[in-house]
Amino acid sequence: MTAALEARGLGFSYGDEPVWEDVSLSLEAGQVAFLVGPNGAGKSTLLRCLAGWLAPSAGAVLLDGNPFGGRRRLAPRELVYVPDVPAFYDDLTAAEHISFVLAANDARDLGPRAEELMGSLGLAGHEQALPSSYSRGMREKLACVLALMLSPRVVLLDEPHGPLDPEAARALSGELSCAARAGAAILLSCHHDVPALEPDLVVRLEGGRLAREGVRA
Ligand SMILES: Nc1ncnc2c1ncn2[C@@H]1O[C@H](COP(=O)(O)OP(=O)(O)OP(=O)(O)O)[C@@H](O)[C@H]1O
Repeated sequence: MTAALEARGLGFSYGDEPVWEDVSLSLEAGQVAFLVGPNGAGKSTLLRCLAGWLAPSAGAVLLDGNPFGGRRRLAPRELVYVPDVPAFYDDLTAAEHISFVLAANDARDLGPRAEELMGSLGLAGHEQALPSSYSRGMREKLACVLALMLSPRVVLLDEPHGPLDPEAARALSGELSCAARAGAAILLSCHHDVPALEPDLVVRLEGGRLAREGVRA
């Protein structure tokens, strides 16, 4: 089966300083993978490379078997990425962010799904506020709504559970499980156990290398 997301022999350096080398990873549709490793191991850097935000110094990223780099425009719903610090427009409300992203992805029919996600992640009633007035956890939730409402095929998230309260963390896990059952390949970084989400695979980045840890008990 062709992998939904594949990294082949990736390397990355900031200047002359390599962060990691020879990173290979393969994720099929419907699989959930956790990316773990100590602070500074390069998890965010790897997610940025997989998302096309940074160009790797070696290797290739493939989506559904097709080479992907920052210069190739993604097809709607091909891949979404929730970075460690999600950014928003200063002068658009949460509802306007949703409308804008749906329109940009030619997915206006997914408005009800966005509304459902706002409810399940605890943002119902906050649609007309500016994300700049949100708490950190609320901004993380909105970023997850904007990503998941598109029913994407590949989902990359940088420590999405970190700023969430336990109830919201379980709700996010439920939505991620639901996305995986619908066929999404999901890679998320984490430091601690993630509530209510069982990964199919755990990969550890440490000492400049990525190793498969297997499935958590
Ligand atoms: N813009 C940058 N310029 C230079 N070095 C950077 C830059 N961003 C990150 N680094 C370095 O790259 C290494 C990996 O950082 P990265 O943020 O990817 O790690 P991480 O595993 O996500 O860490 P954490 O668990 O703390 O979030 C670190 O040594 C960091 O100092």
